[in-house]
Amino acid sequence: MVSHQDDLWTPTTSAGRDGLAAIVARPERSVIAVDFDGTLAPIVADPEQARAHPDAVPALAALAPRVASVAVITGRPAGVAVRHGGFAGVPGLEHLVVLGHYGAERWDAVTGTVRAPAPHPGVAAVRSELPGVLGEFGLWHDTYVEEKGRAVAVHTRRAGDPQGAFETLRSPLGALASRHGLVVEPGRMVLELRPPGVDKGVALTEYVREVGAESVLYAGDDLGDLPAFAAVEKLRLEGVPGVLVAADTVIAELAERADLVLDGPSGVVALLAWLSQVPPAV
Ligand SMILES: O=P(O)(O)OC[C@H]1O[C@H](O[C@H]2O[C@H](CO)[C@@H](O)[C@H](O)[C@H]2O)[C@H](O)[C@@H](O)[C@@H]1O
Repeated sequence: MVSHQDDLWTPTTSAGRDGLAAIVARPERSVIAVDFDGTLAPIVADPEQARAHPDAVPALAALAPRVASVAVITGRPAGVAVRHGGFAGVPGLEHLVVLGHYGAERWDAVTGTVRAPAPHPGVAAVRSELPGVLGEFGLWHDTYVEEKGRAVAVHTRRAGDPQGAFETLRSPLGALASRHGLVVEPGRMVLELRPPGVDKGVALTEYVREVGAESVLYAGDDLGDLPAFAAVEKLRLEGVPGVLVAADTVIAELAERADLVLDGPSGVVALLAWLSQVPPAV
């Protein structure tokens, strides 16, 4: 794991070193994309209390003018990420893009508005059946249901046995989701019932193409970030160098596939701050 005290960030893979070299050589052609919860914002028990690390906005604001684009790609509704991140009205972040709901929603700092598709009808149906399903397993009081508008998330972090509750609910919530045309997105002690058809990999690939970027860095910490990792791996094969950053080691598959493994949001923020200052030709 790389300590955020380090002043030189060396990916452990040659693909990652190539990616970082490309970003450092021509930052103005790079997309820097980061997840929110667990990557920019420390994980907390109550999702409503999650906030960006205090150094996150200054680091992003210093970096954004140097690169083609900075984007936040999150499972949160875009507006919630903007609020919890404190991203609106920040000098330096005038062109920030937040892709919410795994890319289904988009907030642009330039307009200050969220673009979103019509809600999926399955979400309302799932919402009304959810108390019954959670009650059936004796987990209505032990879980926290996060109302996300276009999705519903069942959190087990505050249950007596968080992992046990997660495992117990995974299959029944999968069945409930599929009865109504939704899918279950598993995450860190959360099972989210959401519309299919978009993921962070699709969102990142489309955004890199839209910007015409020649290199990309993606940082994430959760299962929902795996499609974005796969997207960077595919972009590399197409000649777009990239760096994969795991914010921590909690999700083993993410850490194993990463070029850099950090020590949580403080490490991610330190990397972003370093990128905003590193001279070309390192
Ligand atoms: O894509 P992300 O930005 O990582 O969002 C994924 C989910 O993150 C949130 O849940 C996680 O963070 C919570 C606050 O720290 C924590 O309590 C929970 O256990 C984590 O799973 C968020 O609440 C979900 O809506 C997001 O889908």
